[in-house]
Amino acid sequence: PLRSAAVGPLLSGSSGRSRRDAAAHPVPPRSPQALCSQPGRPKDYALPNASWSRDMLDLYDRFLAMTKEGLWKRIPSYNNVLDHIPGKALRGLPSRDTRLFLRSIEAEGVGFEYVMFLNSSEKRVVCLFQPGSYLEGHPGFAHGGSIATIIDSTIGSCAIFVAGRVMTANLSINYMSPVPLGSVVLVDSKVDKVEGRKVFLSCKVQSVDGGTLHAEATALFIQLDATKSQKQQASCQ
Ligand SMILES: CCCCCCCC(=O)SCCNC(=O)CCNC(=O)[C@H](O)C(C)(C)COP(=O)(O)OP(=O)(O)OC[C@H]1O[C@@H](n2cnc3c(N)ncnc32)[C@H](O)[C@@H]1OP(=O)(O)O
Repeated sequence: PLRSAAVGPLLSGSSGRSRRDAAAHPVPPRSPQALCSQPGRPKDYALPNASWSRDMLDLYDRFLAMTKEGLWKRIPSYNNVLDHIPGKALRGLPSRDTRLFLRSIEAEGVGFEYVMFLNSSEKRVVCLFQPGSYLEGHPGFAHGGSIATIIDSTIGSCAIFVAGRVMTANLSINYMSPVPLGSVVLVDSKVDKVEGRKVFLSCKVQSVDGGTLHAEATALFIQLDATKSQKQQASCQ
């Protein structure tokens, strides 16, 4: 089971989804370009779409209900990293025609379908992840690199929450059980300790029913040194 009692109940119980539930989450417009082309209004991808499975929608509903209690907050998700990270963390960086890796596949359902929720008091981020068919590694299962990517991003969001501008210095993953394409897993990350610029985190990837531990990870993120990071930016331009 996951670490928090607040999430525990999510892993049991029926995932039955009624037509009424489906109506509560109308599928967003199919023309992301139309939304993206409006200045100041990027498309938020962390919202239900027609590719989300019953398990994904059911879990989303349950987390959304917890946001109303104030413990959890849904993290919006855009296709450009500059829109992704709130606040001042990336302010001043030049805008480029780049895309966040996880949002680089435009078609719904074939790449990374995910939504993250932040629990700020627990310094914890949980990601509901449904890997699509273009993420295949071993036939029928998600590529280990795609699992690493979703872990890095979930754990990274947690690190950004506590330390602002950070980069992954170390990510160590044990893969225990393959993740079937199209299934839904919970990527549950938390901050273990902060020592100066170093943020240590850990993460578990579990099936929705909590019965399968797919992967475990630990990570070290380093808060960027302002003087050094200016040099890094310059060298990237
Ligand atoms: C949705 C959005 C989420 C996105 C999340 C995605 C995150 C990413 O993928 S980032 C991309 C992958 N990461 C990278 O490319 C990083 C490459 N590495 C670097 O740029 C640098 O090594 C960097 C920035 C991590 C650290 O460099 P720098 O700021 O110079 O730190 P430095 O002064 O050397 O070290 C600081 C401390 O950390 C320790 N440290 C640094 N790296 C490591 C490491 N790999 N392992 C253990 N300790 C380390 C140092 O020993 C030092 O410790 P102490 O203060 O006790 O002496």
